[in-house]
Amino acid sequence: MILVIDVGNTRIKGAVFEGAILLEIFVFTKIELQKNIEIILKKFKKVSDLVVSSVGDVEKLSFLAFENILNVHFISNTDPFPFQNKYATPQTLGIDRMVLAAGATLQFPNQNRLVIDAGTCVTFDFIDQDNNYLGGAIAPGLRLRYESLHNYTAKLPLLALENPENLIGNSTSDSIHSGVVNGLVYEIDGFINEYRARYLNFIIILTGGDTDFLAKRLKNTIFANSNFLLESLNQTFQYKIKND
Ligand SMILES: Nc1ncnc2c1ncn2[C@@H]1O[C@H](COP(=O)(O)OP(=O)(O)OP(=O)(O)O)[C@@H](O)[C@H]1O
Ligand SMILES: CC(C)(CO)[C@@H](O)C(=O)NCCC(=O)O
Ligand SMILES: [K+]
Repeated sequence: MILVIDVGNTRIKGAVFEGAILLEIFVFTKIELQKNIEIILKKFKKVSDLVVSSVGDVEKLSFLAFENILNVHFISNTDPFPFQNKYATPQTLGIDRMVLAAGATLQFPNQNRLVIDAGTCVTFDFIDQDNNYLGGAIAPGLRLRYESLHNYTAKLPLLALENPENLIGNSTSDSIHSGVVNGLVYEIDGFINEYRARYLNFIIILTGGDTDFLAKRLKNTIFANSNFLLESLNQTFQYKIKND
């Protein structure tokens, strides 16, 4: 049994796997990290390995503290991955994007794949049918868009995510919701259309904290799976064991 942990920029997500079966998911913050790991280990006594992928600023020591009871593994870009990395700066590529690309490559063999992770940032990652990781895009996520409108202006309020009533926002809050939500939806659909102009066929996987909110608003057909990163982390680790 293994515990995988994804340290994002906003939240930390953990999942316990027995083989390929996801048993339970946990979401917590940096401050609650060690306490939450202890709670998980108390509940799942058969956990033998802890697998961490982090793009956040959590100390490695917080995980190494469990080394006396678990095998602790940090996924890094020096691990084996099931794709050829064509990024011009592979040493700066986010480990979450590499893990997503690994999951897409292993779960959807022999086809072009586009992974969209709608989290703190919205990332696009494209892996072609010959398993070349080509790169993609990094843009601000939904919450970040609301926050930056507020933080970098004098007059705009900080709003919570809401479905825009209208395309033509007729109040300040309607205008912000339309700009943020409709803006991101058109952006994602627009990106997908541009990829389509270059690649005839590809599958699209949508994941991240805003998966469910966005999935019902996108025009294109997608696989929506908010657990895709956690599942991919499990698969990346299994791949590492087999290929190290
Ligand atoms: N409880 C919550 N706290 C923060 N964001 C949330 C919450 N519930 C849903 N969200 C949405 O999830 C998005 C953040 O996604 P997520 O939690 O996947 O980010 P993350 O933990 O920073 O991961 P990553 O860095 O991999 O993107 C925000 O845009 C927000 O709208
Ligand atoms: C883009 C984020 C913040 C998304 O979590 C992360 O993947 C990251 O820090 N990436 C480093 C830059 C890059 O991927 O090229
Ligand atoms: K992300």
